[in-house]
Amino acid sequence: MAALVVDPVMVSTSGDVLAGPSILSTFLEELLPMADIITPNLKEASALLNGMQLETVDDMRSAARLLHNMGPKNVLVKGGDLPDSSDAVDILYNGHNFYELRSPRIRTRNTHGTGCSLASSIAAEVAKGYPMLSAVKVAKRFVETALDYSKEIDIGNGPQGPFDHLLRLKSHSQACHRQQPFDPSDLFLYAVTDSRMNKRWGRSIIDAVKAAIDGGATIIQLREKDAETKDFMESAKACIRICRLHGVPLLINDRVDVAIACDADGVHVGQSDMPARVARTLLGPEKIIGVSCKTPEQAEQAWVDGADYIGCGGVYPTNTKENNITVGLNGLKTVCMASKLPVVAIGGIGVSNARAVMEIRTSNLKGVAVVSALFDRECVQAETRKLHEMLLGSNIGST
Ligand SMILES: Cc1ncc(COP(=O)(O)OP(=O)(O)O)c(N)n1
Ligand SMILES: Cc1ncsc1CCOP(=O)(O)O
Repeated sequence: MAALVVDPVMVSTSGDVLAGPSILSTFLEELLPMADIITPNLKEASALLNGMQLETVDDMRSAARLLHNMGPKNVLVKGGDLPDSSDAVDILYNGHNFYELRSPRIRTRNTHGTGCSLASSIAAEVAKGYPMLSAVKVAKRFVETALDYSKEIDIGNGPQGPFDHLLRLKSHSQACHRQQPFDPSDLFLYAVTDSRMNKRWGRSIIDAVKAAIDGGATIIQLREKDAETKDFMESAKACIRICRLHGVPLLINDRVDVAIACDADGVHVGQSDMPARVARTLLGPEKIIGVSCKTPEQAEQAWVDGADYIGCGGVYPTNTKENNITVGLNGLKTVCMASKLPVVAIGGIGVSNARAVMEIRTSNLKGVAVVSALFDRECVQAETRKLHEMLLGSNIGST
């Protein structure tokens, strides 16, 4: 698949004007309408929009919408220069949804070439067949990792130094092990694997995870109730490699030991598993911890214990978990309203009822966690894609 990625290199991050007004009409009339994505920084977005002031994230969203009206399929407004922001915030807009992509700001003078590298990396990911959102996430992670890796390099006397594209070759393990802070929007479409279902359909856990990611899953949990520890660890390590390549976090169900041994992104624990407080002590502050909660009291305790999110359910009856008492939409709403943590709904959820779940419209309900509607099916990728599109279409919880 080919992609036209246009980085409108007009004003560098250091403020140098690289292309004057004479080229503006060519950008506006010829390049933008053909582009799959354009990736302006704030100054370039402003130049393309007749000098529009861009000082806040809301301004960036307005700019993305206006630029989208000029023809490109996607717009990524890069907010690296945004004043008063401790994070680096970029806004991706595809004409339907806004995605606010945040990452910690890396303080370094070695930023020369980051915009071109981001654009090239997006083009490479799209050429590999990945959807635009995944391509942008992976490209951002690559650039952030390279920036962090090369922040101490001391070359040249100019205001900007170069950053080091070769980090993957030089420090493969460092590149693969960098932990991103937890982003609650990752709970949007939470794919939870099931070893019995994979066996029934004759697929490996690795193929199941790949298919779910290709279909748009935004976070993965390995819930392998029957697996031997050694086999579980081997598959988990392979799945983690795949997830890292796509910028998708991978959590392990119940088994804090396996999560630590494999350097997974975190764990999901239930009320009868290792308490989240103990898991936090073992895993440290960076890893993601989710806790199953059916009541406001449990949600409060999860927050006190240092969890990052809660999984609430079963919302609807399910055959996937035995003797699981359902809480219904009312129970889900009650827990969401009480919870100080982001919530993902679970239990009997699929394409036919996910919209009803998200329509309870509490701001901390961030998505749905799904087992059988994705994995007890012949084509995991198609089912995941259907649910992803349905959730995006319902336009709830996607920003
Ligand atoms: C996201 C999410 N929410 C809830 C659960 C259920 O976890 P638990 O209560 O530990 O039950 P088992 O999954 O272990 O049967 C979950 N796994 N994920
Ligand atoms: C693990 C779990 N916890 C509460 S309900 C449930 C099962 C969810 O599976 P499904 O999506 O197939 O209903």
